[in-house]
Amino acid sequence: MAIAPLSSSKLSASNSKSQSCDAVIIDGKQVAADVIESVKSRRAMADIVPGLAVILVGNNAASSVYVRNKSAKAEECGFASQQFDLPVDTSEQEVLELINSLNNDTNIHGILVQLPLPKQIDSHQVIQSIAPEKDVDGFHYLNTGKLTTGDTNDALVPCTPAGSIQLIKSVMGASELSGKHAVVVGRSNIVGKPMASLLLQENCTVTVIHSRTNNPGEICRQADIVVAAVGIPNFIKEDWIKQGAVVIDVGINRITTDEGKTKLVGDVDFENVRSKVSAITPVPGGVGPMTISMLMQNTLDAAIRGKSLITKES
Ligand SMILES: Nc1nc2c(c(=O)[nH]1)N[C@@H](CN(C=O)c1ccc(C(=O)N[C@@H](CCC(=O)O)C(=O)O)cc1)CN2
Repeated sequence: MAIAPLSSSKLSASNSKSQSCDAVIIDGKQVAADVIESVKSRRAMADIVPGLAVILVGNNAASSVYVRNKSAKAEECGFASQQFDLPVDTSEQEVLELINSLNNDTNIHGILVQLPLPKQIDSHQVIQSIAPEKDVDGFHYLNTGKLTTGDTNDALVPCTPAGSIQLIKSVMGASELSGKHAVVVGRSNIVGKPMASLLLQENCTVTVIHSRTNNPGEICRQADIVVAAVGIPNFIKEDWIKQGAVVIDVGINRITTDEGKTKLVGDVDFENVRSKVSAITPVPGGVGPMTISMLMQNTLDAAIRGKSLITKES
């Protein structure tokens, strides 16, 4: 798999079907590994042990794997990780009490609650109860507000959109990004909305399309950059994509093949779209691995900020 900066001529190619590009398949695993190496060396230089608390409620199989991977990656980075596995019938009050105690624990710099939560728990209440400076998922109002207003110096930015921007930057320089038309497909609080804010900050012209958008294909076809985050397997077809576009696929959908096997696919019809684009992320191995790397980066940033606050106060 190649990771290479693209020339602007490739990215501004016209919407002609006859043109075919040799698409760069963006290697998310490699970019994610580079982020981890940087986290490890910054942590060693700062001489701190960031504390990460990961809360899992219930036994959703995919969530259990993600949480295990987060804890393992934290240990690999030299963090102290604490994992809280709570039974599926845990009440909202019990989760709030645990978060309250972690908010007051000076050894903990990052707290995250794995989503989705069981239906008796209001995820909104839970997320807003996390101290904003420890909200390493970047979902608290204070962090989303900072991101939306462009005050990102000390904001914690949601991991998947932050990772997606990094992947875009692995094939496009900042000056190339500026002025591009980016279309975000999906308007979730976790991906679509923060993604739009990050792209705006890169001086893109941003359109968010969603389930109620009229003529979504027509809008998507105008995009230089497409970020797909709808959660519908192979939703984005070849005729929605402009020749030479950069396509970031955030979808992680488990489907059963005709042979009865389970397979992971994205929101983009990868096999048919890849011949048309200048760069595209695969699923698996694209955005997914970036999510955990950016979480480690956020946790380290939170710990470094926490340490400098303590130093200033003392
Ligand atoms: N509190 C949070 N909950 C959830 C988040 C989040 O950022 N914070 N995001 C997703 C799940 N997620 C992390 O939590 C996550 C998803 C996917 C991957 C990943 O590495 N995917 C691999 C494939 C792995 C597989 O086989 O399932 C890939 O795409 O290559 C990492 C993290 C929802 N919940």
